[in-house]
Amino acid sequence: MKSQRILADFFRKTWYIYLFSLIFHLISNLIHVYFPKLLGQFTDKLQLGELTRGMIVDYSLLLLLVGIGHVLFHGTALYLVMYVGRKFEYLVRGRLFRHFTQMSERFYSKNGVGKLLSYFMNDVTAVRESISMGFNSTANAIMLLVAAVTMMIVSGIPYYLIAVSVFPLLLIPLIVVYLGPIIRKRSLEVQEALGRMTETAEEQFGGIRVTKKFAVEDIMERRFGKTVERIRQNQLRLVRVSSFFQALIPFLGTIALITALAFGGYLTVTKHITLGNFVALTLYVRMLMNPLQQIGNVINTIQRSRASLERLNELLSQQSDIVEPENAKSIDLSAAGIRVENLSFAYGASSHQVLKNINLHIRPGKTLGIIGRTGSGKTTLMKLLLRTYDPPTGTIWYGNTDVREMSLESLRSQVAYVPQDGFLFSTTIRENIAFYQRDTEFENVESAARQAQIYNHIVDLPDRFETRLGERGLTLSGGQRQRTSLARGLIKNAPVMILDDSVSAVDAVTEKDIIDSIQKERRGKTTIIIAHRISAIKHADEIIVLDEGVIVQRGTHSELLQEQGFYAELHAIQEEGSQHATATSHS
Ligand SMILES: Nc1ncnc2c1ncn2[C@@H]1O[C@H](COP(=O)(O)OP(=O)(O)OP(=O)(O)O)[C@@H](O)[C@H]1O
Repeated sequence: MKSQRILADFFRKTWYIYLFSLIFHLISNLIHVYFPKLLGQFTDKLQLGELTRGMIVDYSLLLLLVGIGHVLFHGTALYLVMYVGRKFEYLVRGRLFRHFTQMSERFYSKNGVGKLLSYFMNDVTAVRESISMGFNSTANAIMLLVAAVTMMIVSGIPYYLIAVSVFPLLLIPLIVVYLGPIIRKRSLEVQEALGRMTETAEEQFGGIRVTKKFAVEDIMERRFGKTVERIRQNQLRLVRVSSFFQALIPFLGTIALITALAFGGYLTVTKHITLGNFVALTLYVRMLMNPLQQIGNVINTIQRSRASLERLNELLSQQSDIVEPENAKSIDLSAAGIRVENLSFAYGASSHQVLKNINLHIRPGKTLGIIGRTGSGKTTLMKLLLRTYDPPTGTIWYGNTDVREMSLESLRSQVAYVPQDGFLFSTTIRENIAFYQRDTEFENVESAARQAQIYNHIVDLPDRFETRLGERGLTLSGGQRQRTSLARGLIKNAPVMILDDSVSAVDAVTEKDIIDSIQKERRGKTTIIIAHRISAIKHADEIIVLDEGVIVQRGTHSELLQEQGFYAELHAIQEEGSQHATATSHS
């Protein structure tokens, strides 16, 4: 069955620890069940007037030994099981993380960060509880039950009295079979609602600045309130059935105790059993009550964790839709041209075609400029070149190799992609720039910062390149972030570089400096520049204009200016804008 896979792998690695824990549990319980027996013997001797001072000391020492032995072995068994529980968390979280890093962009666009976090936190913890504390309580209770019943028989308590006193406890499995699936189903609903809440919280905290600027805190609060309310309702549904279940188990224990008292008391008065056996019987039944109550909790926990285990296994069984062939090729991209042939693409079967019949050829070392209205498919084309989404076979070629035949490592290590909203990590500026290769020479970091026109700003900061960014550090402006992210791409000095609207947030003068330095540094290396401003791409060897997924114009800057069309119109508007800006600044 699917839901046993993570556990099967785990038990294969840790079975011997469980075995040791079981052995210690067995020893601790064998010692523990001597307690009522010794007290029973003590009572009988007391009643018959055979008890001497020496015997009182002996019995006290024996009981002390029983107590110490039980605590030592029980404690060790408990420690071992807690240890494997933490090991489980460690291993599964590592496995989940590796799995997440292999998943494609399509997976992340379907699953929000909050949902993924809830797998890490809630689900892993739920399973850990059941394989550590759950195992511990079950092993302890079963062994205690067997040891106690055996000891009662050995002590000469009649079978029928044991059977009647223990009978109510045999109803537990029946209740479990009936209520277990209901608890499991409701707990799956709770886990899913928790996942949705984490997702909503993550999104709302992420967008808190927008919320505040639009002063819509009330709306967001109501929306979040609804999510929390759904959790409350689901949890109440679960609590109703699980509290009933948890209360029923000790109640059965109480019935067992009452039966032992009533029936055992009657048999003692009628001299069928000794007073010592009566004391031992009631102590045994009392001794069994706590572990049985724990079994109730454990079964509850196990039912809940089965739901989490199913979610985890389901997640881990999902495969990335981007798969490398077995004999994936490594290609040297510095000598390979890029060809796009009759490429049409839609994100899903039901969505519209984002790219239609694209044909392109970028010779090695040349620069391609791409311009077009927003939503025209520019970024999508880049995602396909990087194979973050799969293009149809035979549509994208590096040299003579289909991108789908290439090893992803070879492809992505040789392409530097700089997106518009480059994410920066909460670490130093230096580490953000040297992200691709942390141990690179400091001079390279400085040089990349100079090329991206961010150097002067960084050296003005108190800790210069060691300044921390992010949550507890400095926050950069949009343009500064963009240039830091650009430096991160430039330092890679990759054979192919893609700038996806990467200078959109900088002023026109800085943009010119950046483009000049890119032109100089990337001479002889393939570069693709996507921009909304003509000034950023006019030096390109070829420029294409995309409109609704179709290449509607192509040529050099001067060729395109000769044609009637989007490019010339845009040029006129942007020229007019910049002349107006210059005139205003002079006046
Ligand atoms: N992950 C996705 N799933 C489904 N549709 C998508 C996805 N990403 C983009 N699209 C759609 O594909 C179309 C092209 O988007 P794309 O991001 O490629 O445009 P773009 O030209 O880069 O736009 P911009 O200039 O605004 O960055 C849009 O209609 C967009 O809604």
